Amino acid sequence: MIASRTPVSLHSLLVAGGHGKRCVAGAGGRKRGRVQRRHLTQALESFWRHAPRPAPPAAAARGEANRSWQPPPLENPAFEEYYKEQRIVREEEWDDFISVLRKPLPATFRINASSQFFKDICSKLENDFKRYLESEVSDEYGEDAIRPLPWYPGNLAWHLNFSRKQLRKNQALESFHEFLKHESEVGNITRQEAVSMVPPLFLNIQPDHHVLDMCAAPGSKTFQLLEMIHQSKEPGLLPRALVVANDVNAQRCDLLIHNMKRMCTANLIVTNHEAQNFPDCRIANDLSEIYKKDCKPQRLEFDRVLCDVPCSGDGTIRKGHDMWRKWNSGMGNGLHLLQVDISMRGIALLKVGGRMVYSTCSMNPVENEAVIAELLRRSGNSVELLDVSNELPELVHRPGLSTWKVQDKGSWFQNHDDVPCDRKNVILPSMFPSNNSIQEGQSVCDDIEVNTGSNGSFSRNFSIEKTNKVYCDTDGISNSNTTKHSDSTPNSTSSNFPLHRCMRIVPHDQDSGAFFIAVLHKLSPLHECQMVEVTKTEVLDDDESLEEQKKISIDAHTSEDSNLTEVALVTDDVKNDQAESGNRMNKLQDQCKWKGVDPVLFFRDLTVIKSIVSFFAINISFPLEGHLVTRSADPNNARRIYYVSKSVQEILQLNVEVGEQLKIASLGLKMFETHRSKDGCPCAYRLSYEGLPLLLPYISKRILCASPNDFLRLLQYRTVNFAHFINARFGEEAASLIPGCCVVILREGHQNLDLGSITMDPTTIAIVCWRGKATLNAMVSPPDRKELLERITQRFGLKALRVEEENPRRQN
Ligand SMILES: C[S@@+](CC[C@H](N)C(=O)[O-])C[C@H]1O[C@@H](n2cnc3c(N)ncnc32)[C@H](O)[C@@H]1O
Repeated sequence: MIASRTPVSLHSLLVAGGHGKRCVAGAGGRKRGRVQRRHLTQALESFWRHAPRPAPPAAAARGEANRSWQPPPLENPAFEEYYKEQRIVREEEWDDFISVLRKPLPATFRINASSQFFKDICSKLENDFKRYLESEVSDEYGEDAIRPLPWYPGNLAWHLNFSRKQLRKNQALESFHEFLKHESEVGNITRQEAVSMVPPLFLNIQPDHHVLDMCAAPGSKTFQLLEMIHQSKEPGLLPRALVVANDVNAQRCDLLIHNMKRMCTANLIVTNHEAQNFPDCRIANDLSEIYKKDCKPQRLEFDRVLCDVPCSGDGTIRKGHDMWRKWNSGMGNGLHLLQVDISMRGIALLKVGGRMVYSTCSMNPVENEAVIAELLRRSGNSVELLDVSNELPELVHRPGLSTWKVQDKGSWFQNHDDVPCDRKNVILPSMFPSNNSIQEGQSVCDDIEVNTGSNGSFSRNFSIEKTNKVYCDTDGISNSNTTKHSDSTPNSTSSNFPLHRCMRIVPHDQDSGAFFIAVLHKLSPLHECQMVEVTKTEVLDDDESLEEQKKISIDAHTSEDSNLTEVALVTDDVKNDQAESGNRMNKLQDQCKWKGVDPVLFFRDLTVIKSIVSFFAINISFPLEGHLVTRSADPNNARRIYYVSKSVQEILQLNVEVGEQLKIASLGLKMFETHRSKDGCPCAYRLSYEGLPLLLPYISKRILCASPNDFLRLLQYRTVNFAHFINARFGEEAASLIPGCCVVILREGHQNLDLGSITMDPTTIAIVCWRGKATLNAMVSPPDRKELLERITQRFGLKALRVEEENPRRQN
């Protein structure tokens, strides 16, 4: 990923804070800008401020042992009163509900099915750890101490009978804990709360979908979305799909970027906007016909939108003491309007026929059902609330509430009329089940008639439910797993919308956190007056230069030689035209209008591209031109060159045309880096390990095929003299290359093949190396090296020698 600022490294974040944690992939040695250092410091402060502490500082200062400190009690009378009054669960369930909230949350994680080592990780879990834990800790944690979550497809998500804290503290779990930490660091697994894994599953992502994750940081769901779009692809092929991950908070964007580096993807753009003001990027009318003809997007709109909004977060109360202490009902009230605005913007950006998932980790109906009801009210018959309960049949959930109350400063209100005048601007009509300011089933636009009995799907369902009177059961609580019918007609304190189709996950049903999910389907475009106005312009450049940019943009597009489509290698005839067009595009881009953000520049130096293509013999079927970007101030001297998918490329071009409305924090897969060497290499760039899996199937020069033992040797010593390889022929082949970057591969059952006959398959393991004067050097980061050593020794049944045990001559 290419970031506008050097992305956050958790390593530096931790080291800067003096906590001495280990290094993280890709962290090494880069200088950080002032802004980023500030972000890191703030992120670090915030991390430690919110992390549970061993003892209060005063006690620690007095030198008292932790033992003398008692954690604060897990109780909050206001919390209990609130949720009892809301009848969040039945009266007879209350004790179960509250006692589970006081228990630590079981740890859970997900396996990345798009990872190269997916099968190895599954086998390690099933064959090693599951058995080991069954025999070692079953007394403490039960027979099935680790097991797949039954509702997650493909057994990819796992539940542990112990919490993260127990995992850290229990000696018997140490090796398992190390495994989880390491595999998570290299991106093979993601440690994520079980309920937080649910929303992406309801998006029903397809390989060609454009997906918007509106409030994405720190990115556990973004990672899941990326896994979904990459899962079914062969090595070397990119999906048509694209994920735009957005977050308003720049520090959290940095964390998101850091976390996404674990996923090799060229199909992600990270943006930094207020989600409620996320830009439209609509192409001007006079250009739209040309765009349509070229099948290019004319507006930034999405097939799927994930709206995992900021919320009070009381569904995560099992994670620590802090939420018990700080919870109050004002937290949810204060977020309601922002949640409505963000989700309305999400609907506006959704294509007709598309799906949006709204979710929170809060139990509060003001942040949940009230938001969905308001969204349905405002969007009239353009949107329907889907019943998706049959899509994950094993997930235990309850229907949404149809009735709730609003609390303000200790007083309860059933409708907005009762709210004192001086609080009416804080406690809004939309927070109530029945918003009297707008009749339900009627749009906010007076000129739109929503006939609830007419032919639209929403209307049809709605009218059926009216006839059947499906609202809530007689004691006013929404039904649990099965929907009960009642003869009671809705009153002014219950909603007429089919809110039972929303899904509530409560902790005592399946030993999890709490979550709320609603799935919406867009049936028709919103009327203009239904759209949330993008009121604020976050941009920050003068209008004149914007106008100028637009003008150049239009010129560039209409000009005959502005062919911006990609070609793999260009002939000399078209080269000049393209260079000219590229210059214009770069001119358009060369000063980003977003303050403090580097522009995204297409890398179009054909001399460099040609030299890379010929050095590695990159096949013409792998398009480079138009897919390479950089953020270096001088694109002709770029240190790193990143690769973007066709879908990302199209959005970048659209963004340039519309005057860079998107504030892009990061994008692309690092593919080439400059390498200063005195070895006389004719190519100024070397391959990057991150981009290698994508490019490898298209390279036909500078590949060496190693035996498992030589591959292991190279990884262990990193620098190996040609004469010291076990297979002398391999050493000779390495020596016969001219100095410079090369690739060493290892494949099951295909050792020692001639160079000419190399074909790639999914079992191929490859690393980037440098052929020096007399040695071959492996260019792999420490975590990736550790990962490869483990996978190779496991796959090939080899024993990795500890360097100090073997006591070799220095290998160079
Ligand atoms: C619940 S968290 C998102 C968690 C994330 N989806 C995940 O799975 O890792 C909410 C995020 O919304 C961001 N946020 C808050 N207000 C926002 C706004 N107006 N626009 C966009 N993001 C916002 C916060 O910075 C926070 O990162």
